[in-house]
Amino acid sequence: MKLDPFYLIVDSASWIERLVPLGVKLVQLRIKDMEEPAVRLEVRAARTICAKHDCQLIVNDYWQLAIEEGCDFVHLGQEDLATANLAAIRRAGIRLGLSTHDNIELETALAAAPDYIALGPIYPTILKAMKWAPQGLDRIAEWRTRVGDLPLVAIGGLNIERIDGAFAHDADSAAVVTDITRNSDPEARTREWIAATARWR
Ligand SMILES: Cc1ncc(COP(=O)(O)OP(=O)(O)O)c(N)n1
Ligand SMILES: Cc1ncsc1CCOP(=O)(O)O
Ligand SMILES: [Mg+2]
Repeated sequence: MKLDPFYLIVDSASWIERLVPLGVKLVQLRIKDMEEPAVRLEVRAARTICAKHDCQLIVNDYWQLAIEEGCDFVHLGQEDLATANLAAIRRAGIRLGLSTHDNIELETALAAAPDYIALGPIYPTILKAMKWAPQGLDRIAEWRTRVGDLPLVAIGGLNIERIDGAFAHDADSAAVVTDITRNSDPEARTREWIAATARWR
């Protein structure tokens, strides 16, 4: 499986409606602090937009909802993984991405046979408080030797200026939140990301 090198992460279907039509091919819906019925509506809306624009949708955290709504990709962290029913996810034919932040988490993740591994935070992030120090670029190369051909996603503090470093250290895809959603012109920044990742596509 090949992931698009530009992995956009947003927290609403309205962001997806704004940015996916610009040519985004891989997007994660990462919703926090919302009641499940409302999340379900967001997932449905996101699915419709992504289907129309041939964009791969990844649902963060809400694996049961992803099964019920017929989504085909979920992303889980290690805490999510501890409570998720992996067999049910697999039975539903859903692909799985997993977060890793250290060696033990990588071993746990690999044992779950995911469809990709994410490593973060590569650089400091302002999105959420994290107990891990920034991993740095060399850690991406180290992860590459550990994951083999499994797609590897770099995440955390990435911006246009930093993505070539991530790819040069063998990431397959660069995930981003704030460099786009907190930009003064998110649409223009999205176009810049699409162009800047073109040679890795
Ligand atoms: C691509 C990608 N990588 C890492 C994460 C983080 O997942 P998790 O550790 O479960 O934390 P939350 O995002 O759920 O707060 C991610 N969502 N996507
Ligand atoms: C959810 C998550 N997991 C590791 S870093 C991160 C945040 C990424 O956001 P940003 O691209 O704004 O640093
Ligand atoms: Mg999670």
